[in-house]
Amino acid sequence: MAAANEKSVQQHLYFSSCGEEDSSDSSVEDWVPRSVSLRSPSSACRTPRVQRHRTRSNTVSPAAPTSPIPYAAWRKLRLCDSPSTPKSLLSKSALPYSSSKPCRSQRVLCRPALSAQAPSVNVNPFTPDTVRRNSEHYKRKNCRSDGDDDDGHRSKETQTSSEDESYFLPSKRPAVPALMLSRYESEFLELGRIGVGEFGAVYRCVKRLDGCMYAIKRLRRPLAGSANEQLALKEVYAHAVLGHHPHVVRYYSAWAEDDHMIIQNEYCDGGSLHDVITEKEEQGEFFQEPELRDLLLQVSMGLKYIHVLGLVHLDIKPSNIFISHRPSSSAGGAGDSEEEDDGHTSSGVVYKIGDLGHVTSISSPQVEEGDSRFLACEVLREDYTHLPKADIFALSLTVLLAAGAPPLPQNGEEWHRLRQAHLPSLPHELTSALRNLLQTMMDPDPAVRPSASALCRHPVLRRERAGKLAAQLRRELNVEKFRTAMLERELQEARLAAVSPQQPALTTGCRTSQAGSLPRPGRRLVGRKTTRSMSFGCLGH
Ligand SMILES: Nc1ncnc2c1ncn2[C@@H]1O[C@H](COP(=O)(O)OP(=O)(O)OP(=O)(O)O)[C@@H](O)[C@H]1O
Ligand SMILES: [Mg+2]
Repeated sequence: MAAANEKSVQQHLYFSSCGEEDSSDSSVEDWVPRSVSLRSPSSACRTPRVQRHRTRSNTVSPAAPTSPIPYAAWRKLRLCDSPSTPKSLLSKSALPYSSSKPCRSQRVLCRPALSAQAPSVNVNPFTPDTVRRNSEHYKRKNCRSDGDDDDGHRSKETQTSSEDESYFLPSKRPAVPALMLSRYESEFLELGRIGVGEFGAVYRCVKRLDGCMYAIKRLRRPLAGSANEQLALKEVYAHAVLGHHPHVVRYYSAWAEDDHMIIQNEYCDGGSLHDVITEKEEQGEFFQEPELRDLLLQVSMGLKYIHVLGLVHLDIKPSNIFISHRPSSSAGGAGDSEEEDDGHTSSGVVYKIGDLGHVTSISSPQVEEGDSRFLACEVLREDYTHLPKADIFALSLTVLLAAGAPPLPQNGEEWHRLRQAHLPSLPHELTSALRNLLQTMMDPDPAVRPSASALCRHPVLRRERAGKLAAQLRRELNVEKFRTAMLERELQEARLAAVSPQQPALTTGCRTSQAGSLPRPGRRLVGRKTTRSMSFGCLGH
């Protein structure tokens, strides 16, 4: 019986290799290279000289570009951590809130169609969404029990509490069945394809063990012995070296499977900037100037981090900038200077640089041109003396697209005009300050373009953020001042009470007020007969 079950699970889990799960995926899951490549519309572009993206395999030396990790070591390369559990996953889990005690199988998430066969997925109780969901549930429950004395209702609450607890209880079943499956299949549950690139596809997956969502990039081309192996490795090398930054897509793990490369990255729930621009365009909307400044600042921070580590991205464009609507779990420790942030933005949108397939080192570049629409002229001329400024050039065009610029040319006269820093026409005029900044970022002389570091400090971009920061600090200062004043007042009361313990008003006051707590409104505890003199007025107000 057990053997039969195991067999059925195995049979199901081999579906992916057989291309049976999703017919729309079969073209991507067919790991044999195809003459007609599958690409997103945004990436369907040729450089003025060659087809873009990893086609110039011969020019790439087998030497590791950013970190000398041998092939064997790369197979073992694995850095695990847990981001957050997405709400969508939880809502899809369809865990029933029945009044009956949930059975054990209800404590784990399964895609309904797979639940009978596939290995289960755990729910991570510590991720923000799960905690929020549970606390909301508890709040609702408390509200109901506060205002409703109905016995029947109460008995229902008692029953559901066991369900609530079950969310926090670890599942007693084995986290991952010990089946000899491919790592991808045994460790991840594939929820859907979220993107198709030139060399592979990206899938939204939940890791069965930690219950968190990841973006898994599967590169189609065979690796062993091929020149493309080095190109694929380039992305892994870059990710591994770049570590954690709130504005760079986080890397967790990479491994080889069936002669193919799989990269496990942070899942960005807002998709790509390209998706958002397209959606807005369809509704006749564009990014407003504050949003553009925010975008420019955030991506500049990511670029600064990459550049400081001696690397360049070389494929900055909207489809390689991802959006997260939750703060990065890797935010801590990233800010090393006053202009860095922690990934928590006032807009609630965090932009992250992804797709590191073109990353190379500044000092010994092995340049593989990115998308020609975003390519700086000097890179086309093979002048690599100011490589980081090529990223700055591409970033300016990226922001202009978000501002509503028409699609960029791949070559021709208009292509050259842009490289002469002629800005494209925009549906809404930008302020001259931002306009000038974007123009400088496109200067034909790369040396004139601001560095990512300079952009992070630029007053045009910092102004708004500095204003918000000042307001926030002022608010916090007010609270602290108020709290200090309250403590001083209570200290004063305590002193007075010690001096004349017989005074009933003061002793009562001391007994009833706790340190740091607020007095009853309208009641003065000290100096009731004197004119009020204490002021909590704050600077700036
Ligand atoms: N971490 C992620 N979170 C969310 N979506 C992602 C993530 N990574 C990739 N995607 C989606 O998959 C698409 C392709 O990913 P990526 O750019 O990494 O692959 P690629 O093969 O280099 O593609 P291209 O050739 O178009 O640059 C993205 O445009 C995006 O829509
Ligand atoms: Mg890409």
